Amino acid sequence: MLTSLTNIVISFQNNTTSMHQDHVHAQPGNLDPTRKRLLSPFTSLKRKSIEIESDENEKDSLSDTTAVSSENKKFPKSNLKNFPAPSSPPATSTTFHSKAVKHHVNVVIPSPTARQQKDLSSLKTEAPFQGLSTVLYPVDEEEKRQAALRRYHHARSVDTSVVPLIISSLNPPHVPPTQLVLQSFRRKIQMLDGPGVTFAVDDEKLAYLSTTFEFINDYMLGESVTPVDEAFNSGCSCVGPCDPATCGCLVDDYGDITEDNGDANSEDEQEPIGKINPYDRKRSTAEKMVLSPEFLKKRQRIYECNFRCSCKGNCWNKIVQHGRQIRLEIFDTGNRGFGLRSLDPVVTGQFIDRYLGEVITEADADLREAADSKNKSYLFSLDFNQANFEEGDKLYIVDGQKFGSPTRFMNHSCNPNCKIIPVSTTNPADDHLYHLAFFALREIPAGTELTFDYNPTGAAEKVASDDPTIVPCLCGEKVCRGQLWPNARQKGQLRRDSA
Ligand SMILES: C[S@@+](CC[C@H](N)C(=O)[O-])C[C@H]1O[C@@H](n2cnc3c(N)ncnc32)[C@H](O)[C@@H]1O
Repeated sequence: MLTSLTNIVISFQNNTTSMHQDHVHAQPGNLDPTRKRLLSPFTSLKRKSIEIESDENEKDSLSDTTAVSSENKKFPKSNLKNFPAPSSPPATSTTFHSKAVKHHVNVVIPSPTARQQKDLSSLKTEAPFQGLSTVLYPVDEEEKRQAALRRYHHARSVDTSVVPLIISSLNPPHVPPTQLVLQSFRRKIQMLDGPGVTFAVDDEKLAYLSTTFEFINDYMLGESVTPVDEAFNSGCSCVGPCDPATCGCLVDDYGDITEDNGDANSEDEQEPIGKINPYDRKRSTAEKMVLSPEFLKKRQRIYECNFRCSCKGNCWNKIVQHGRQIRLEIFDTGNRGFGLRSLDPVVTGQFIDRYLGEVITEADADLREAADSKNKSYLFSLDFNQANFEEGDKLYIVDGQKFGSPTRFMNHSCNPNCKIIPVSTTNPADDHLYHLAFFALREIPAGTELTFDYNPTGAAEKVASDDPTIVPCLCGEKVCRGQLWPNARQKGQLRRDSA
Protein backbone atom coordinates (compact mmCIF):
# COMPACT_ATOMS: atom_id res chain seq x y z
CA MET A 1 0.00 0.00 0.00
CA LEU A 2 1.26 3.43 -0.90
CA THR A 3 1.65 5.98 1.83
CA SER A 4 1.57 9.67 1.12
CA LEU A 5 2.27 12.74 3.17
CA THR A 6 -0.52 15.24 2.99
CA ASN A 7 -0.23 18.85 3.87
CA ILE A 8 -3.42 19.68 5.61
CA VAL A 9 -4.81 22.95 6.81
CA ILE A 10 -6.35 22.86 10.22
CA SER A 11 -8.65 25.61 11.22
CA PHE A 12 -11.11 25.99 14.03
CA GLN A 13 -14.41 26.37 12.33
CA ASN A 14 -17.19 28.24 13.94
CA ASN A 15 -19.73 25.54 13.36
CA THR A 16 -17.52 22.64 14.20
CA THR A 17 -17.60 23.13 17.88
CA SER A 18 -21.30 23.02 18.29
CA MET A 19 -21.62 20.13 15.94
CA HIS A 20 -19.48 17.90 18.04
CA GLN A 21 -20.23 18.73 21.57
CA ASP A 22 -21.29 15.19 22.37
CA HIS A 23 -17.98 14.07 21.17
CA VAL A 24 -16.11 16.37 23.46
CA HIS A 25 -18.28 15.43 26.39
CA ALA A 26 -17.05 11.91 26.26
CA GLN A 27 -13.46 12.95 26.82
CA PRO A 28 -12.19 12.25 30.30
CA GLY A 29 -9.94 15.27 29.98
CA ASN A 30 -13.01 17.37 30.55
CA LEU A 31 -12.80 16.59 34.20
CA ASP A 32 -9.32 17.95 34.53
CA PRO A 33 -9.89 20.74 37.04
CA THR A 34 -7.23 22.89 35.43
CA ARG A 35 -9.03 22.49 32.09
CA LYS A 36 -5.62 22.69 30.51
CA ARG A 37 -6.35 19.67 28.46
CA LEU A 38 -9.44 21.17 26.99
CA LEU A 39 -7.96 24.56 26.46
CA SER A 40 -4.79 23.43 24.81
CA PRO A 41 -4.97 23.77 21.03
CA PHE A 42 -2.73 20.77 20.87
CA THR A 43 -5.34 18.70 22.58
CA SER A 44 -7.93 20.04 20.25
CA LEU A 45 -5.90 18.77 17.36
CA LYS A 46 -6.29 15.28 18.61
CA ARG A 47 -10.03 15.51 18.67
CA LYS A 48 -11.82 14.05 15.73
CA SER A 49 -14.09 17.04 15.64
CA ILE A 50 -11.44 19.22 14.02
CA GLU A 51 -12.10 19.75 10.36
CA ILE A 52 -9.36 18.52 8.13
CA GLU A 53 -9.22 19.75 4.60
CA SER A 54 -7.48 17.78 1.97
CA ASP A 55 -8.02 16.97 -1.62
CA GLU A 56 -6.63 14.53 -4.07
CA ASN A 57 -4.43 17.11 -5.81
CA GLU A 58 -2.72 18.08 -2.62
CA LYS A 59 -2.15 14.48 -1.78
CA ASP A 60 -0.59 13.83 -5.11
CA SER A 61 1.64 16.85 -5.07
CA LEU A 62 3.04 15.86 -1.72
CA SER A 63 3.30 12.19 -2.25
CA ASP A 64 7.05 12.20 -2.53
CA THR A 65 7.77 13.66 0.90
CA THR A 66 8.87 11.67 3.89
CA ALA A 67 6.63 8.81 4.85
CA VAL A 68 5.54 8.16 8.41
CA SER A 69 3.37 5.39 9.74
CA SER A 70 -0.28 6.34 9.72
CA GLU A 71 -0.89 4.61 13.04
CA ASN A 72 1.15 7.26 14.86
CA LYS A 73 -0.17 10.36 13.18
CA LYS A 74 2.53 12.55 14.58
CA PHE A 75 2.29 16.29 14.46
CA PRO A 76 5.81 17.52 13.91
CA LYS A 77 7.01 19.59 16.86
CA SER A 78 8.28 22.30 14.58
CA ASN A 79 4.71 23.07 13.66
CA LEU A 80 3.19 22.52 17.03
CA LYS A 81 5.38 25.03 18.73
CA ASN A 82 3.59 27.72 16.78
CA PHE A 83 0.51 27.11 18.83
CA PRO A 84 0.16 29.55 21.62
CA ALA A 85 0.61 28.11 25.07
CA PRO A 86 -2.65 27.95 26.99
CA SER A 87 -3.08 31.35 28.50
CA SER A 88 -4.07 29.72 31.79
CA PRO A 89 -7.49 31.27 32.14
CA PRO A 90 -9.47 30.69 35.31
CA ALA A 91 -10.20 27.05 35.79
CA THR A 92 -13.84 27.52 34.94
CA SER A 93 -13.48 29.71 31.88
CA THR A 94 -16.21 28.85 29.47
CA THR A 95 -15.06 30.77 26.42
CA PHE A 96 -11.72 31.45 24.97
CA HIS A 97 -10.32 32.85 21.79
CA SER A 98 -7.79 30.78 19.99
CA LYS A 99 -4.89 32.94 18.96
CA ALA A 100 -3.87 30.54 16.20
CA VAL A 101 -4.92 31.70 12.79
CA LYS A 102 -3.99 28.80 10.59
CA HIS A 103 -1.57 26.07 11.11
CA HIS A 104 -0.09 23.84 8.54
CA VAL A 105 0.61 20.47 9.95
CA ASN A 106 2.09 17.54 8.20
CA VAL A 107 0.14 14.40 8.76
CA VAL A 108 0.61 11.08 7.11
CA ILE A 109 -2.52 9.57 5.75
CA PRO A 110 -2.28 6.22 4.01
CA SER A 111 -3.58 6.07 0.49
CA PRO A 112 -6.89 4.33 0.57
CA THR A 113 -7.16 0.91 -0.92
CA ALA A 114 -9.47 0.46 -3.86
CA ARG A 115 -12.03 -0.98 -1.49
CA GLN A 116 -11.73 1.99 0.86
CA GLN A 117 -12.02 4.41 -2.05
CA LYS A 118 -15.23 2.71 -3.05
CA ASP A 119 -16.54 2.90 0.48
CA LEU A 120 -15.59 6.53 0.74
CA SER A 121 -17.27 7.51 -2.50
CA SER A 122 -20.43 5.72 -1.47
CA LEU A 123 -20.27 7.51 1.85
CA LYS A 124 -19.96 10.83 0.12
CA THR A 125 -23.04 10.25 -1.96
CA GLU A 126 -25.04 8.63 0.79
CA ALA A 127 -24.28 11.07 3.55
CA PRO A 128 -27.20 13.42 3.78
CA PHE A 129 -25.27 16.59 4.41
CA GLN A 130 -21.90 17.41 3.02
CA GLY A 131 -19.55 20.29 3.41
CA LEU A 132 -17.22 21.27 0.61
CA SER A 133 -14.82 18.54 1.35
CA THR A 134 -16.00 17.21 4.63
CA VAL A 135 -18.87 15.07 5.72
CA LEU A 136 -20.63 16.71 8.62
CA TYR A 137 -22.97 15.09 11.05
CA PRO A 138 -25.59 17.24 12.75
CA VAL A 139 -25.92 16.26 16.34
CA ASP A 140 -29.33 17.56 17.31
CA GLU A 141 -32.74 18.20 15.82
CA GLU A 142 -32.14 21.91 15.25
CA GLU A 143 -28.91 21.24 13.41
CA LYS A 144 -30.58 18.58 11.31
CA ARG A 145 -33.34 21.05 10.44
CA GLN A 146 -30.83 23.73 9.48
CA ALA A 147 -28.84 21.27 7.46
CA ALA A 148 -31.93 20.07 5.62
CA LEU A 149 -32.52 23.70 4.64
CA ARG A 150 -28.94 23.86 3.40
CA ARG A 151 -28.16 26.45 6.02
CA TYR A 152 -25.25 24.46 7.13
CA HIS A 153 -22.23 26.68 7.53
CA HIS A 154 -19.12 25.44 5.78
CA ALA A 155 -16.52 28.13 6.04
CA ARG A 156 -13.30 26.56 4.84
CA SER A 157 -11.00 28.65 6.85
CA VAL A 158 -11.69 31.13 9.53
CA ASP A 159 -9.45 33.62 11.29
CA THR A 160 -9.35 31.73 14.53
CA SER A 161 -7.89 34.64 16.41
CA VAL A 162 -11.37 36.11 16.52
CA VAL A 163 -13.49 33.00 16.67
CA PRO A 164 -14.58 32.23 20.18
CA LEU A 165 -14.59 28.56 20.90
CA ILE A 166 -17.67 28.32 23.03
CA ILE A 167 -17.82 25.32 25.23
CA SER A 168 -20.48 26.61 27.56
CA SER A 169 -22.44 23.40 27.59
CA LEU A 170 -19.38 21.49 28.70
CA ASN A 171 -18.59 23.56 31.75
CA PRO A 172 -20.53 24.98 34.63
CA PRO A 173 -21.35 28.68 34.33
CA HIS A 174 -18.33 30.91 34.79
CA VAL A 175 -17.42 31.04 38.47
CA PRO A 176 -14.50 33.14 39.72
CA PRO A 177 -11.72 31.05 41.31
CA THR A 178 -12.37 32.41 44.80
CA GLN A 179 -15.94 31.20 44.61
CA LEU A 180 -14.77 27.78 43.50
CA VAL A 181 -12.44 27.45 46.48
CA LEU A 182 -15.26 28.56 48.75
CA GLN A 183 -17.74 26.13 47.26
CA SER A 184 -15.34 23.29 47.93
CA PHE A 185 -14.65 24.55 51.49
CA ARG A 186 -18.38 24.83 52.21
CA ARG A 187 -18.90 21.30 50.95
CA LYS A 188 -16.21 20.14 53.36
CA ILE A 189 -17.85 21.98 56.25
CA GLN A 190 -21.00 20.02 55.57
CA MET A 191 -19.03 16.86 56.25
CA LEU A 192 -18.48 17.99 59.84
CA ASP A 193 -20.32 15.86 62.40
CA GLY A 194 -23.20 17.57 64.22
CA PRO A 195 -25.46 20.55 63.49
CA GLY A 196 -24.36 23.08 60.89
CA VAL A 197 -21.34 25.33 61.13
CA THR A 198 -21.56 28.57 59.18
CA PHE A 199 -19.28 31.47 58.35
CA ALA A 200 -20.04 35.17 58.66
CA VAL A 201 -16.78 36.22 57.09
CA ASP A 202 -16.01 38.01 53.84
CA ASP A 203 -15.15 35.82 50.88
CA GLU A 204 -11.54 36.89 50.62
CA LYS A 205 -10.73 35.98 54.22
CA LEU A 206 -12.68 32.78 53.95
CA ALA A 207 -10.88 31.81 50.75
CA TYR A 208 -7.54 32.36 52.48
CA LEU A 209 -8.64 30.33 55.47
CA SER A 210 -9.81 27.52 53.22
CA THR A 211 -6.31 27.19 51.78
CA THR A 212 -4.65 27.08 55.19
CA PHE A 213 -7.08 25.15 57.37
CA GLU A 214 -9.24 22.03 57.27
CA PHE A 215 -11.96 20.81 59.56
CA ILE A 216 -11.66 17.37 61.08
CA ASN A 217 -14.04 15.19 63.10
CA ASP A 218 -11.46 13.56 65.33
CA TYR A 219 -7.87 13.84 66.49
CA MET A 220 -5.20 13.23 63.87
CA LEU A 221 -2.54 11.25 65.69
CA GLY A 222 1.05 12.07 64.74
CA GLU A 223 3.52 9.33 63.96
CA SER A 224 5.14 9.39 67.38
CA VAL A 225 1.86 9.35 69.26
CA THR A 226 0.92 5.97 70.67
CA PRO A 227 -2.35 5.57 72.55
CA VAL A 228 -2.26 3.31 75.61
CA ASP A 229 -2.91 -0.28 74.62
CA GLU A 230 -6.53 -1.42 74.63
CA ALA A 231 -5.50 -4.22 76.99
CA PHE A 232 -5.42 -1.60 79.77
CA ASN A 233 -8.89 -0.35 78.97
CA SER A 234 -11.70 -1.00 81.39
CA GLY A 235 -15.35 -0.12 81.95
CA CYS A 236 -17.89 -0.06 84.72
CA SER A 237 -19.96 -3.08 85.67
CA CYS A 238 -23.24 -1.26 86.19
CA VAL A 239 -26.28 -3.21 85.12
CA GLY A 240 -28.81 -1.00 83.42
CA PRO A 241 -28.41 2.77 83.89
CA CYS A 242 -25.26 3.69 85.79
CA ASP A 243 -25.69 4.40 89.48
CA PRO A 244 -24.17 7.83 90.24
CA ALA A 245 -23.26 6.63 93.72
CA THR A 246 -21.28 3.59 92.67
CA CYS A 247 -20.44 3.64 88.96
CA GLY A 248 -16.78 2.77 88.58
CA CYS A 249 -16.32 5.30 85.80
CA LEU A 250 -17.13 8.26 88.01
CA VAL A 251 -14.45 10.34 89.61
CA ASP A 252 -13.85 10.00 93.32
CA ASP A 253 -14.89 13.08 95.23
CA TYR A 254 -12.27 14.59 97.50
CA GLY A 255 -14.47 17.45 98.50
CA ASP A 256 -12.37 20.56 98.37
CA ILE A 257 -10.43 20.49 95.12
CA THR A 258 -11.57 23.55 93.27
CA GLU A 259 -10.24 25.82 90.59
CA ASP A 260 -8.97 28.17 93.29
CA ASN A 261 -7.22 25.77 95.64
CA GLY A 262 -6.75 23.10 93.09
CA ASP A 263 -4.01 20.81 92.15
CA ALA A 264 -5.88 18.21 90.17
CA ASN A 265 -3.76 15.48 91.61
CA SER A 266 -3.77 16.28 95.28
CA GLU A 267 -6.37 13.52 95.74
CA ASP A 268 -3.45 11.11 95.94
CA GLU A 269 -2.98 11.99 99.59
CA GLN A 270 -6.65 11.88 100.60
CA GLU A 271 -9.48 9.40 100.98
CA PRO A 272 -12.43 10.00 98.65
CA ILE A 273 -15.70 11.02 100.22
CA GLY A 274 -17.77 9.60 97.40
CA LYS A 275 -18.21 9.93 93.66
CA ILE A 276 -18.71 13.07 91.65
CA ASN A 277 -21.38 12.85 89.09
CA PRO A 278 -20.09 15.02 86.24
CA TYR A 279 -23.40 15.40 84.48
CA ASP A 280 -26.47 16.74 86.18
CA ARG A 281 -29.55 14.63 85.76
CA LYS A 282 -31.75 16.93 87.86
CA ARG A 283 -31.12 19.90 85.66
CA SER A 284 -31.50 18.00 82.48
CA THR A 285 -34.33 18.98 80.27
CA ALA A 286 -35.90 16.57 77.85
CA GLU A 287 -33.02 17.01 75.46
CA LYS A 288 -30.11 18.41 77.49
CA MET A 289 -27.69 17.00 80.02
CA VAL A 290 -25.32 19.52 81.54
CA LEU A 291 -22.18 19.57 83.62
CA SER A 292 -23.01 19.65 87.32
CA PRO A 293 -22.37 23.01 89.04
CA GLU A 294 -19.89 21.28 91.38
CA PHE A 295 -17.91 19.93 88.50
CA LEU A 296 -17.83 23.31 86.79
CA LYS A 297 -15.92 24.66 89.79
CA LYS A 298 -13.48 21.77 90.03
CA ARG A 299 -10.32 20.89 88.26
CA GLN A 300 -11.17 17.28 87.57
CA ARG A 301 -11.13 14.99 84.64
CA ILE A 302 -14.33 13.32 83.47
CA TYR A 303 -14.30 9.62 82.64
CA GLU A 304 -17.31 8.91 80.49
CA CYS A 305 -18.64 5.39 80.16
CA ASN A 306 -17.08 3.71 77.16
CA PHE A 307 -17.70 0.72 74.95
CA ARG A 308 -16.18 -1.60 77.56
CA CYS A 309 -18.82 -0.64 80.14
CA SER A 310 -21.64 -3.02 80.97
CA CYS A 311 -24.23 -0.25 81.05
CA LYS A 312 -24.28 -0.14 77.25
CA GLY A 313 -26.77 1.92 75.29
CA ASN A 314 -27.58 5.53 75.87
CA CYS A 315 -25.99 5.98 79.29
CA TRP A 316 -26.31 9.46 80.83
CA ASN A 317 -22.53 9.41 81.38
CA LYS A 318 -21.91 9.73 77.64
CA ILE A 319 -22.11 13.35 76.58
CA VAL A 320 -18.89 14.50 74.96
CA GLN A 321 -18.61 11.31 72.91
CA HIS A 322 -21.94 12.10 71.24
CA GLY A 323 -20.39 15.27 69.88
CA ARG A 324 -21.55 18.82 69.37
CA GLN A 325 -25.30 19.45 69.59
CA ILE A 326 -25.44 23.18 68.83
CA ARG A 327 -25.07 25.22 65.67
CA LEU A 328 -21.93 27.32 65.58
CA GLU A 329 -20.82 30.26 63.50
CA ILE A 330 -17.34 31.53 62.79
CA PHE A 331 -17.35 35.28 62.40
CA ASP A 332 -14.94 38.15 61.96
CA THR A 333 -14.37 39.91 65.29
CA GLY A 334 -12.81 42.89 63.59
CA ASN A 335 -9.91 43.17 66.07
CA ARG A 336 -9.00 39.62 67.17
CA GLY A 337 -9.23 37.72 63.92
CA PHE A 338 -11.97 35.12 63.67
CA GLY A 339 -14.17 34.28 66.62
CA LEU A 340 -16.79 31.66 67.43
CA ARG A 341 -20.40 32.07 68.50
CA SER A 342 -23.35 29.78 69.02
CA LEU A 343 -26.47 30.27 66.94
CA ASP A 344 -28.48 28.48 69.62
CA PRO A 345 -28.95 29.60 73.22
CA VAL A 346 -26.63 27.68 75.52
CA VAL A 347 -27.48 26.75 79.11
CA THR A 348 -25.04 26.69 82.03
CA GLY A 349 -22.91 23.55 81.98
CA GLN A 350 -23.85 22.64 78.43
CA PHE A 351 -21.23 20.88 76.33
CA ILE A 352 -20.12 23.03 73.40
CA ASP A 353 -17.54 21.04 71.39
CA ARG A 354 -14.10 19.46 71.59
CA TYR A 355 -10.81 21.11 70.68
CA LEU A 356 -9.38 18.98 67.88
CA GLY A 357 -6.20 19.05 65.87
CA GLU A 358 -3.07 17.12 65.12
CA VAL A 359 -1.78 15.39 68.23
CA ILE A 360 1.99 15.72 68.26
CA THR A 361 4.82 15.31 70.75
CA GLU A 362 6.18 18.22 72.73
CA ALA A 363 9.40 18.07 70.73
CA ASP A 364 7.45 18.44 67.48
CA ALA A 365 5.41 21.28 68.96
CA ASP A 366 8.62 23.10 69.90
CA LEU A 367 9.88 22.78 66.35
CA ARG A 368 6.63 24.09 64.92
CA GLU A 369 6.57 26.98 67.35
CA ALA A 370 10.15 27.94 66.61
CA ALA A 371 9.42 27.95 62.89
CA ASP A 372 6.27 30.03 63.29
CA SER A 373 6.79 32.00 66.48
CA LYS A 374 5.11 35.20 65.29
CA ASN A 375 1.81 33.58 64.43
CA LYS A 376 -1.28 32.99 66.48
CA SER A 377 -1.11 30.13 68.93
CA TYR A 378 -3.22 27.03 68.41
CA LEU A 379 -1.22 24.62 70.59
CA PHE A 380 -2.88 22.96 73.57
CA SER A 381 -1.04 20.76 75.97
CA LEU A 382 -2.56 17.48 77.13
CA ASP A 383 -0.74 17.87 80.42
CA PHE A 384 -3.64 17.81 82.82
CA ASN A 385 -2.20 14.82 84.65
CA GLN A 386 1.36 16.01 84.42
CA ALA A 387 2.01 15.33 88.09
CA ASN A 388 1.45 11.64 87.36
CA PHE A 389 3.92 11.59 84.52
CA GLU A 390 6.87 9.30 84.86
CA GLU A 391 10.37 9.61 83.49
CA GLY A 392 10.27 9.12 79.73
CA ASP A 393 6.52 9.74 79.47
CA LYS A 394 5.58 11.67 76.39
CA LEU A 395 3.67 14.89 76.67
CA TYR A 396 1.26 15.33 73.81
CA ILE A 397 0.17 18.62 72.30
CA VAL A 398 -2.91 19.31 70.18
CA ASP A 399 -2.11 21.61 67.29
CA GLY A 400 -5.30 23.09 65.79
CA GLN A 401 -3.61 25.42 63.35
CA LYS A 402 -3.98 23.46 60.12
CA PHE A 403 -6.55 20.86 61.11
CA GLY A 404 -9.13 21.40 63.78
CA SER A 405 -12.68 21.87 64.97
CA PRO A 406 -14.72 25.09 65.19
CA THR A 407 -13.42 25.70 68.74
CA ARG A 408 -10.05 26.43 67.17
CA PHE A 409 -11.55 29.88 66.54
CA MET A 410 -12.40 30.60 70.18
CA ASN A 411 -10.74 33.71 71.52
CA HIS A 412 -9.52 34.54 75.00
CA SER A 413 -11.52 36.60 77.44
CA CYS A 414 -10.57 37.72 80.95
CA ASN A 415 -14.25 37.15 81.81
CA PRO A 416 -14.92 33.99 79.80
CA ASN A 417 -18.23 32.22 79.30
CA CYS A 418 -16.73 28.78 78.64
CA LYS A 419 -14.20 26.48 80.25
CA ILE A 420 -12.19 23.48 79.14
CA ILE A 421 -12.57 20.18 80.98
CA PRO A 422 -10.43 17.14 80.22
CA VAL A 423 -12.65 14.20 79.27
CA SER A 424 -11.81 10.57 78.54
CA THR A 425 -14.30 8.98 76.21
CA THR A 426 -12.52 5.80 75.22
CA ASN A 427 -9.66 4.51 77.33
CA PRO A 428 -9.61 5.86 80.91
CA ALA A 429 -6.19 4.31 81.42
CA ASP A 430 -4.64 6.74 78.98
CA ASP A 431 -3.36 9.72 80.96
CA HIS A 432 -1.81 11.29 77.90
CA LEU A 433 -4.55 11.14 75.36
CA TYR A 434 -7.98 12.48 76.21
CA HIS A 435 -10.33 15.16 74.98
CA LEU A 436 -10.36 18.88 75.69
CA ALA A 437 -14.08 19.63 75.99
CA PHE A 438 -15.61 23.11 76.25
CA PHE A 439 -18.56 23.65 78.62
CA ALA A 440 -20.60 26.80 79.21
CA LEU A 441 -19.85 28.58 82.50
CA ARG A 442 -23.15 30.47 82.37
CA GLU A 443 -26.22 31.02 80.22
CA ILE A 444 -25.09 32.22 76.80
CA PRO A 445 -27.71 33.88 74.57
CA ALA A 446 -27.66 32.89 70.90
CA GLY A 447 -25.19 34.98 68.90
CA THR A 448 -22.86 35.74 71.84
CA GLU A 449 -19.16 35.15 71.27
CA LEU A 450 -17.87 32.01 73.00
CA THR A 451 -14.64 32.62 74.91
CA PHE A 452 -12.40 30.99 77.48
CA ASP A 453 -9.50 32.09 79.63
CA TYR A 454 -6.19 31.22 77.97
CA ASN A 455 -4.42 31.66 81.29
CA PRO A 456 -6.84 30.83 84.14
CA THR A 457 -4.22 29.97 86.72
CA GLY A 458 -1.85 32.75 85.77
CA ALA A 459 -4.29 35.60 86.10
CA ALA A 460 -2.17 37.24 88.75
CA GLU A 461 1.03 37.09 86.73
CA LYS A 462 1.66 40.34 84.97
CA VAL A 463 4.70 41.74 83.36
CA ALA A 464 5.57 45.40 83.11
CA SER A 465 3.11 47.00 80.71
CA ASP A 466 5.94 48.65 78.77
CA ASP A 467 7.28 45.23 77.77
CA PRO A 468 7.27 45.53 73.95
CA THR A 469 6.73 41.80 73.57
CA ILE A 470 3.42 41.76 75.38
CA VAL A 471 0.48 40.48 73.34
CA PRO A 472 -2.27 42.89 74.31
CA CYS A 473 -5.64 41.45 75.23
CA LEU A 474 -8.52 42.99 73.34
CA CYS A 475 -11.35 41.15 75.10
CA GLY A 476 -12.88 44.47 76.17
CA GLU A 477 -14.04 43.19 79.57
CA LYS A 478 -14.01 45.54 82.59
CA VAL A 479 -11.80 43.04 84.38
CA CYS A 480 -9.42 42.74 81.42
CA ARG A 481 -5.87 41.96 82.52
CA GLY A 482 -4.52 43.80 79.50
CA GLN A 483 -2.49 40.99 78.05
CA LEU A 484 -3.22 37.58 76.59
CA TRP A 485 -0.60 35.93 78.71
CA PRO A 486 2.46 37.06 80.62
CA ASN A 487 4.72 37.33 77.69
CA ALA A 488 7.70 35.67 79.24
CA ARG A 489 5.48 32.61 79.15
CA GLN A 490 3.94 33.19 75.78
CA LYS A 491 5.67 30.19 74.36
CA GLY A 492 3.40 27.31 75.13
CA GLN A 493 1.01 29.36 77.19
CA LEU A 494 -2.05 27.69 75.79
CA ARG A 495 -0.12 24.53 76.24
CA ARG A 496 0.14 25.01 79.96
CA ASP A 497 -2.78 26.48 81.69
CA SER A 498 -5.95 26.26 79.69
CA ALA A 499 -7.04 22.87 80.90
C1 LIG B 1 -6.73 29.95 69.21
S1 LIG B 1 -6.56 31.39 68.22
C2 LIG B 1 -8.16 32.07 68.24
C3 LIG B 1 -8.72 32.29 66.84
C4 LIG B 1 -8.08 33.42 66.13
N1 LIG B 1 -8.70 34.70 66.51
C5 LIG B 1 -8.13 33.23 64.63
O1 LIG B 1 -8.44 34.18 63.90
O2 LIG B 1 -7.84 32.15 64.15
C6 LIG B 1 -5.59 32.39 69.31
C7 LIG B 1 -5.16 33.70 68.72
O3 LIG B 1 -6.25 34.59 68.58
C8 LIG B 1 -5.88 35.93 68.96
N2 LIG B 1 -6.64 36.30 70.16
C9 LIG B 1 -7.45 35.51 70.85
N3 LIG B 1 -8.02 36.16 71.87
C10 LIG B 1 -7.56 37.42 71.84
C11 LIG B 1 -7.76 38.58 72.66
N4 LIG B 1 -8.56 38.58 73.69
N5 LIG B 1 -7.09 39.69 72.31
C12 LIG B 1 -6.27 39.72 71.25
N6 LIG B 1 -6.04 38.67 70.44
C13 LIG B 1 -6.67 37.53 70.73
C14 LIG B 1 -4.39 35.87 69.25
O4 LIG B 1 -3.72 36.20 68.05
C15 LIG B 1 -4.16 34.40 69.57
O5 LIG B 1 -2.84 33.99 69.29
